[in-house]
Amino acid sequence: MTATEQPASQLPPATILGYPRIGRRRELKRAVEAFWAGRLSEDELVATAADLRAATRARLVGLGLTAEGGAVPESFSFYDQVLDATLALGAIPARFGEQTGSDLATYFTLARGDSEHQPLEMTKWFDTNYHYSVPEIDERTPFAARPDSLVAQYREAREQGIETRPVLVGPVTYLLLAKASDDAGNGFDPISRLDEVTAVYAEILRALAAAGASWVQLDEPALVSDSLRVPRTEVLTLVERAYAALGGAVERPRILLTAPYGDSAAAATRLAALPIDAVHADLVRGDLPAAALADGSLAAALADKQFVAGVVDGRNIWRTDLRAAFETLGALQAAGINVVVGTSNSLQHVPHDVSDETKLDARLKSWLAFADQKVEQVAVLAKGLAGESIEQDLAEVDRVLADRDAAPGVHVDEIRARVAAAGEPDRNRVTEGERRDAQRTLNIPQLATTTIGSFPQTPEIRKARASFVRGEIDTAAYEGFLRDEIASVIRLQEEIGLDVLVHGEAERNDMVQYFAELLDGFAVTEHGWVQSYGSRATRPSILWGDVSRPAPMTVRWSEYAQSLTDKPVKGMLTGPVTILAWSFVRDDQPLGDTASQVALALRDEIADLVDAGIGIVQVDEPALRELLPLDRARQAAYLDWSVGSFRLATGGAGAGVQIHTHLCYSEFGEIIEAVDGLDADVTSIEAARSRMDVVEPLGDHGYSRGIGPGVYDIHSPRVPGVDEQTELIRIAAARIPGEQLWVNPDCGLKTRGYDETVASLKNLVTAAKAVRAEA
Ligand code: MET
Ligand SMILES: [Zn+2]
Repeated sequence: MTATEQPASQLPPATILGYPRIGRRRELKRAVEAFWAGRLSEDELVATAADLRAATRARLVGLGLTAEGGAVPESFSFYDQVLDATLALGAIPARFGEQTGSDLATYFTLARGDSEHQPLEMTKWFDTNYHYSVPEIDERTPFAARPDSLVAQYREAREQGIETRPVLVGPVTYLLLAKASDDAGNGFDPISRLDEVTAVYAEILRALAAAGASWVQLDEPALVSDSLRVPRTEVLTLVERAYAALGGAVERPRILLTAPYGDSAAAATRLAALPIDAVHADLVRGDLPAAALADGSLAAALADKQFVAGVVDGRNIWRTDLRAAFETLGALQAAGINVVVGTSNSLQHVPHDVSDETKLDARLKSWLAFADQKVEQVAVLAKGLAGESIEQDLAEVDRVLADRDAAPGVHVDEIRARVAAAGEPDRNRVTEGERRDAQRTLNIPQLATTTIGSFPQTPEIRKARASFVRGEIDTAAYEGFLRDEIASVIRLQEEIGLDVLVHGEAERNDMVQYFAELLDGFAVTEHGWVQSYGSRATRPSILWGDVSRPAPMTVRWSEYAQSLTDKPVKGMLTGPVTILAWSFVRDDQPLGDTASQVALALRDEIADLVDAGIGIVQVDEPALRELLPLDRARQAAYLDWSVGSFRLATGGAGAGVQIHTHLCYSEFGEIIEAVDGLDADVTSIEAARSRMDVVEPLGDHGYSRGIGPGVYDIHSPRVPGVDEQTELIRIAAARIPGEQLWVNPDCGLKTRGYDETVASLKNLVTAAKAVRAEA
């Protein structure tokens, strides 16, 4: 059956779960930031957004999605999709009081706060580097359907001649990602309000149906996660309860339920039985249950439904192996399943269009697929399923993949031989006790004070870097500037009285990209921006080949900094897991193999730092927790390779070299074993906002290494006073012996200004001295 022969109510044969919202040239970022700065009126912002949405829809149709029947998702957001749901549910936390401005003004007040209100907290969305605004719910949070903007966007599309599919975070995921507000009673869990929230979703669906929408998409990634407050089996029960109610609603569009970001195999048969119209599964990260597929029971359960097969990877930028995907799809179709071709998840996590890249090596470029190319791939596969010949497309991808596999730099024998030869001894340093003894010569005091690495990235630093990149100043001038910057940061830290100094990281545009630009095997893009949160986007590097280090990367900066002071200066590196987490990584070999290559490059860097007289090296792994698989069954293997790669990077350091690591998040209890496994001599972590919550699990665990729970929250310009920091240090000192306890901020200072940084660090040093004196 081809697209035109499908009954009108069927979802067309190709779709995607969502598309980047930021615009090919980050138009939305520019408009939104101009609006915040008062340079653009609300009407102008609204008009820019409408233009962007119209361009997106037209483009998606141009790339092969059907204009009718809800194939095009309506997945725009001004800031964040979870915040959109908060507004659609009318769930404004009471602490924001009566909001009298426009809906858009309220929206941004929740997102960003104002002079009287802290913004909603932001946290990572599943295992991605995207951050959402955390809903705050209590017993009294009002819920009332506010479908206006969903309806308006649907209508706007219709006027354009395109029948889109409104997209909303589903009720179960919404409540499981929410936190109890400060007003909530003890033990309150937002999920306890599921039935009320579901009723409001039903009203939203009614409004969409009344506007004529034939489909709606409800995203329930909670179905794939073992990292939520409730076990996965219970998530499924909650989903069944909510969708029994939604499915039973009389006036509603057809419902597509999605389960992106992981494996929903265990839930598949029960999801298939829900009284809804289409179910999605992520077939890149997950599977379908083999037995139920083989014995026909899955197909039977899906009999009255469409199944959106997420075979095109929405998390990565490589061209899909179309032949393999086509085989998967064909098998599903042969099993009697009504298949729609889709993506594993929303394409919001990939950049817009490969053809915007003018500087990438042409051969590398031919291996890549950004969002637009992925839409084309989905459309081609759908044609194939409908019986058209796509052999040419399949052959073309075969050729590209073979070319990639054989290209110089993709497999480098020496690098592979070195990884293969790295054994357990290379991952093990001498015992903790021996190291402690050897490191006494560093003369580190009790409650030693230090920072996490970066100092403020001032407008002058950014300007100098931009001038250098544009070729307006030469290397000598730029490097002279950086040396002056380092000298002033060292002087400042001596004045403040910190014990272990840093060089300040002025030379780094970004803690991953800096290394990506200096290592072989990486490429950087011009326009490969991906939304990180709100108006912020990052441009991940592409790790395409075997990784090696052609030359030292940080040594001269650290060496210069150390030459200016008698105090120890920490060398500063980004760890293998974080380098992988914040890049687009090759998908043709296990992540662990790639991590080992990065680790060996870092290992050489550490050796060179030590040769240059650096006695302390910090290897940052802030993404260690982020990459932890959502699926518990896959966590052990992850921890094995991630911890192993850190140990391979640091395992060559002699006993007298003090290895630090830094992880910035506070839900630390769940991976404490892994942190212990890193075998770093000192670990700094974020703790100020949670008021040292982490200290207790550490105490219980009998943690014996150095630990620096942050006493200064660097996420806002507020200067924490001496008393406040003293209090936090005391809480830590009550559980952790003085020689183990370090005193430091939560994270790097690059986003802060100098005034607040100096004041805060002076208070930190005063506070540490005060608690030292109490001992
Ligand atoms: C996100 S963790 C940042 C660590 C880095 N060394 C810095 O200080 O900025
Ligand atoms: Zn950090």
